[in-house]
Amino acid sequence: MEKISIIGAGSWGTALAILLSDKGYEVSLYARRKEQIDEMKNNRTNKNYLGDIKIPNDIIITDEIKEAVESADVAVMAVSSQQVRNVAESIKNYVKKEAVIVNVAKGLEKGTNLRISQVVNSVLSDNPFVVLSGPSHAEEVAMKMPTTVVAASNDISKAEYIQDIFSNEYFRVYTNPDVLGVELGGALKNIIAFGVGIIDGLGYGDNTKAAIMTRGITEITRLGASLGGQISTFAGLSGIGDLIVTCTSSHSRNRRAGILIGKGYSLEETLKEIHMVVEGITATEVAYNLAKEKNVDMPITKEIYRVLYENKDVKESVKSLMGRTKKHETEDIFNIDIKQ
Ligand SMILES: NC(=O)C1=CN([C@@H]2O[C@H](COP(=O)(O)OP(=O)(O)OC[C@H]3O[C@@H](n4cnc5c(N)ncnc54)[C@H](OP(=O)(O)O)[C@@H]3O)[C@@H](O)[C@H]2O)C=CC1
Ligand SMILES: O=C(CO)COP(=O)(O)O
Repeated sequence: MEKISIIGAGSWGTALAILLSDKGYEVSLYARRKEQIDEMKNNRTNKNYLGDIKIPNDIIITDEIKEAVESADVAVMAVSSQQVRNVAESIKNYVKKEAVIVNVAKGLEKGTNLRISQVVNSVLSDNPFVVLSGPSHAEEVAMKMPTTVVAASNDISKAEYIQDIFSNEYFRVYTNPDVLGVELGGALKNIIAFGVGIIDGLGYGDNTKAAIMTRGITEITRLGASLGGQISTFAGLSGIGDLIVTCTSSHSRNRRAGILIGKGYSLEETLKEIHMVVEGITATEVAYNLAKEKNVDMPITKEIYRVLYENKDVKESVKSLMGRTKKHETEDIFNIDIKQ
């Protein structure tokens, strides 16, 4: 049986550790703070991140990174996107070269505009890489609710290996060779969920939310395809699937953060209130830069960027979106098809 190391004991890392331990794998869960380690060891819960969910006694909880990864066959990166490089650096001297690195973070690296596979590859270039993404709130996976995700890798045999390891009766894993498409879908849907939250916070209704979601997946697909992703991937679990769950769920930190911004909270107040990672905020900045670089139109992302980074009033942003030049609904996607 494989040994699996989960680095990052937030909500997702903990939920995945429980799933894998239930399947009989030897799982070690790495957390960096002593206070959190003590709580997890003494109470077998991770209160701040996963409430009363019980952590099985078999899971090894540690703050020793060497101990956590040195014998691992699979190392799961379960930290925020901005921390993946740090984690990769910290395991570089201990992790086996053949260990499969599984990234579950959904974001893009600020400053470099890199996808997480590129970040990991720049540090751990010998290790096989798989991204695991899709509509999967930790709270529901921890309650064993039926969930579907996708494992993507340039080496499809590694995606299938991860599919076998993670699949169980309530967690169904598909495979996909389109790493870029899967990564971008997971990162960019957070921006749209944040936007839907703003709409909720402003008190607008279901029509407006449907508009943001539908035009949101259009602009995600437009950028993704221009960077080399497959259009079909954006119609799949890691694209529209994750967009639906994140835009409609009360679990979503991105949507909840948007609600607060829509209600007039400052960004600082919002982040304090959520106290967990809100990936859409950095993703907005990176997507804005990538869209500019690629000359791709992303009106919703652009308006959210203005709200977050240029203090634009949210109502003015809605006005700007509604007042754009009249268009044909499908012209963008067709343009991409023609260009390809
Ligand atoms: N929650 C979910 O439902 C899902 C989340 N994801 C993605 O997974 C990633 C992680 O999310 P999630 O678990 O929810 O985030 P949380 O905010 O719940 O937890 C993040 C965890 O990462 C830890 N961490 C941060 N930096 C480091 C580091 N350098 N070394 C070790 N641990 C570190 C934090 O530790 P500390 O407490 O010490 O700050 C915290 O425990 C995100 O990219 C998210 O988008 C994907 C699918 C589902
Ligand atoms: O990616 C997620 C569910 O698939 C989690 O979304 P949030 O980070 O918005 O909570």
